[in-house]
Amino acid sequence: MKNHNEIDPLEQSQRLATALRKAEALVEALPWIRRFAGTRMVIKYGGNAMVDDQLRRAFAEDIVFLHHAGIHPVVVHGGGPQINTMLDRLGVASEFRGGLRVTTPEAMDVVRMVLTGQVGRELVGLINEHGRYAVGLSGEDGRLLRAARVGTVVDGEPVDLGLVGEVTGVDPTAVEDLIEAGRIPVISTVAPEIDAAGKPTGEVLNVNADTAAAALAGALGASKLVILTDVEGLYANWPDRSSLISSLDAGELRRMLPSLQSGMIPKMQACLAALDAGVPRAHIVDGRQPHTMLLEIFTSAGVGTQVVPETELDSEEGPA
Ligand SMILES: Nc1ncnc2c1ncn2[C@@H]1O[C@H](COP(=O)(O)OP(=O)(O)O)[C@@H](O)[C@H]1O
Ligand SMILES: CC(=O)N[C@@H](CCC(=O)OP(=O)(O)O)C(=O)O
Repeated sequence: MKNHNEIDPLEQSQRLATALRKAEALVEALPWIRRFAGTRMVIKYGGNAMVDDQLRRAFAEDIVFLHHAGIHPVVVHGGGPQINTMLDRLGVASEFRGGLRVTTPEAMDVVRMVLTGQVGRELVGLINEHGRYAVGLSGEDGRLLRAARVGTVVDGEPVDLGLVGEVTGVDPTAVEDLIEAGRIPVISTVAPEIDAAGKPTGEVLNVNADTAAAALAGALGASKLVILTDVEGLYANWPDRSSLISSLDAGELRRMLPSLQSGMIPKMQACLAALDAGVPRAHIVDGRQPHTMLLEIFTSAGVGTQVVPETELDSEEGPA
């Protein structure tokens, strides 16, 4: 038997204060849990946020937490740095233009192998340490994603990106079947190329994971798109650390887009695409800190950047 009185009074009061803060956090989460229970949330996990084992485990815990809070999480993962490592090991050259990887047929084999066969498998394994929840699938499974080739424009010049696609259609049936069965889908973003006549060309395309997550969030009628990345959120004047934005609307973000650099471009375009597709909220949170996803979803102040539809920013948001 342990008696509270045997503990030093100072230590006891510190313990009580900590316990009270924990209770406050639980109570603060309640209205948000009530609001989002039964909805689907697309959580995009970026490769740069998977930097160590402890973080990946915390991510898996958070996903299982959402599931037990009655929310239906759908994980869409990236793996850019992991692809880079494998390309280096295999001596295959690759470069990014406008935030997207120029993807040769040789690089595409590596992208598919790493995303679906390595990063996806690992996340499925970590989530399933908690129970039989996660099932992995790629955009090729159950005709989940269709894609068409895209190029980009850098400094006014058109750039051919090779086997890079953007999502032109989503059939969410396979994901909905898994949700219905109480599972957590974990999705890698390679997608079959479908031509203008609607026929598969036989090629698979490399789709930026932010872009694919946005398309999935729209097709699933998600209540949120949450993007975990390697920065605290969106900065108004990057890299000025005092300019972190907690909330902005789609119009403000659209005006900021031309000033953004590197990986932030597809990320913020993805937030806008999700909102345009009817998703009420898109969030950018720092995946390098454990449990930021839960703080963003279940607290009023949040910790990252929230994007809301135009005209909504002025209205005080509550969880009702
Ligand atoms: N305005 C901005 N606010 C925050 N980060 C920015 C901004 N502009 C550029 N960045 C850069 O974008 C990076 C995030 O994109 P990226 O590295 O591609 O992430 P991920 O691998 O998660 O997709 C940040 O680490 C930062 O270096
Ligand atoms: C076309 C394109 O750039 N595809 C990305 C797909 C992976 C991804 O998006 O990973 P992160 O979320 O970790 O950045 C790539 O090849 O790196």
